[in-house]
Amino acid sequence: MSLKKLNFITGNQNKLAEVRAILGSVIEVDNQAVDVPEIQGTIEDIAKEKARRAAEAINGPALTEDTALEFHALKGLPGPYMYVRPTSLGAVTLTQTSKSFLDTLGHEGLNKILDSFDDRGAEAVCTFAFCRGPGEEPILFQGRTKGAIVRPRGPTNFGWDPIFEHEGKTYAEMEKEEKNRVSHRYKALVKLQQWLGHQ
Ligand SMILES: O=P(O)(O)OP(=O)(O)OP(=O)(O)OC[C@H]1O[C@@H](n2cnc3c(O)ncnc32)[C@H](O)[C@@H]1O
Ligand SMILES: [Mg+2]
Repeated sequence: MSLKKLNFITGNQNKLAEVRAILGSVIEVDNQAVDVPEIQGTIEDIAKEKARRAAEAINGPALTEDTALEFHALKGLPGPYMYVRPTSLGAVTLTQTSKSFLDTLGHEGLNKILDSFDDRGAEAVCTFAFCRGPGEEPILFQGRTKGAIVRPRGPTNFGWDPIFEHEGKTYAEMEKEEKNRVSHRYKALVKLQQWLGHQ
C-alpha cells in the first residue's frame, strides 16, 4: 500500500503546525479535528486506543498523536495525564477530568512540585499512532527528548514549552526550526518517515 497523504486527527493547531513543518516536504498532512476519547493507561495503550477510535470515527486511515511529560523525580508522572480533556463519544463521557495538571497548577505550580526534589530531570515523549482503518491494529512511533523543568522562559503559546529546558534553552526560547530538529515530536516523526519509506 502506498500512502499518498496522512490524515492527522488532532484539535491542537500547534501540533499540526509542527508535524507539517517536519513532514510537509515528504507527504501531505490532512487534518480533521475530531474529538477522540483518551482512555487511561500506559502511554502506548492510550495512543493505540486513540488511533483505533479515530479510525472508527472517520471510517478510514487515521494518524493520532499523544504527548506526555515525565518528571523523573515523580517516576514518570504526570506523563500522559498532563492534559486530559473531557471527551465524549455519543452519550458516554470517558474522561471526566476537566482541567489538566498544566491548567490547574500552571508553569509555577509544576516547578514548585519539583522544588522539594534534587532531580529536575524530565522527558518529553511523543507517540504517533497510525491505524489503517476500523478493526486494524495501530502501529506506534515514539520519540523522547530529555530535559529539565525550569522557571518559565520564552513565549507562552504552546503548553509547557516555556518550562522544558533542553541543552540550555527552553523549547519556547528556541526558533521553531530549532525545536523541530531536537524535539520529541521530531524524533517520533523520523521513525514514522522511515516506515512510510517502506510502504
Ligand atoms: O487533539 P490532540 O492531538 O489530543 O491534542 P491535545 O492538545 O489534547 O494533546 P494531548 O492530548 O497530547 O495533550 C498534551 C498537552 O500537552 C501539551 N503539549 C503537547 N505537545 C507539546 C509540546 O511539544 N510542547 C509543549 N506542550 C505540549 C499541550 O498543552 C497539549 O494540550
Ligand atoms: Mg488530547
